[in-house]
Amino acid sequence: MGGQTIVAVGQMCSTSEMKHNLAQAQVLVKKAAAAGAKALFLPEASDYISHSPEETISLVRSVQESTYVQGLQAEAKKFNIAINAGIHEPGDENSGKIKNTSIWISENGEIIQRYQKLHLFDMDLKNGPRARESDTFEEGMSILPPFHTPVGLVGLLVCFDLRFPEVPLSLKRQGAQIIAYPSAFTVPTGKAHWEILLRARAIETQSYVIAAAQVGQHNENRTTYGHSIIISPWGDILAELEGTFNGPEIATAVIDLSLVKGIRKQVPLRRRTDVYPEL
Ligand SMILES: O=C(O)CNC(=O)[C@H](CS)NC(=O)CCC(=O)C(=O)O
Repeated sequence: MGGQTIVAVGQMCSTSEMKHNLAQAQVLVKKAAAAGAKALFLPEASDYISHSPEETISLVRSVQESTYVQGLQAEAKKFNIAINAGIHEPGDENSGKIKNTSIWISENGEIIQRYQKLHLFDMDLKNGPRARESDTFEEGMSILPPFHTPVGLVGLLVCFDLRFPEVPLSLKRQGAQIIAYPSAFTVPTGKAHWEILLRARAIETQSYVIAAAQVGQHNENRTTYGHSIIISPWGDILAELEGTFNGPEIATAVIDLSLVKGIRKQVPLRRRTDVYPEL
């Protein structure tokens, strides 16, 4: 714990072929380990991005039965690297829906944390893409408290969650030093909002923000923005990937937890909870 460590964000283009997606993730793990990273962050829905809601539901497996998740666990253990990944999980009984989950796999290959996306992405953009995530997914009901990892205290969120500052502020209050947003952003909303929102989340929480993203054309009706990014607690962009897919790629940055401490000390953000409620 503590000191300086290297982290990697991995960018990939998942399809409905889970085997193909695991192969991409394996390339990313190898690259991250070679770069000396202690943790690799993979995008939302890294296990698969399908053609339709029906296919998304039909492909879902429990983590015990997912060959993708099993494969990631084996890689984590083999390369002694922690992995955060966005995946799909079966929903609660009778919900008829599935979960949009972010898991933390320890460097021993064990799934030690699981977070279910709180905010679902429903959008109907004029002349743009439409999304009805809530038709297929059930929403999470709780904030996962930050937990210790070899790179610091991590808080897990997912993609569209990044539009809601309340949650990372709560995670910061609970001690988080790093906030992870595995994502699969649309191109138009990515162009308009991706970088500015993520930098704002880093600046206002005085935490590292790590957002691994899906990129490129997944199928005939799905393209994502890419631009996986690592941002410092001061808001600097430490590493960023492209918006086009040329094979699985990583970007790395040094996490220096003394910087988190230093910035919080130099610029104390004392909230006026006497005037407005603590969220
Ligand atoms: O569908 C899956 O299998 C995985 N889930 C996603 O890709 C989700 C829901 S469609 N994407 C987002 O939340 C993008 C948010 C976004 O683009 C924004 O906030 O502007």
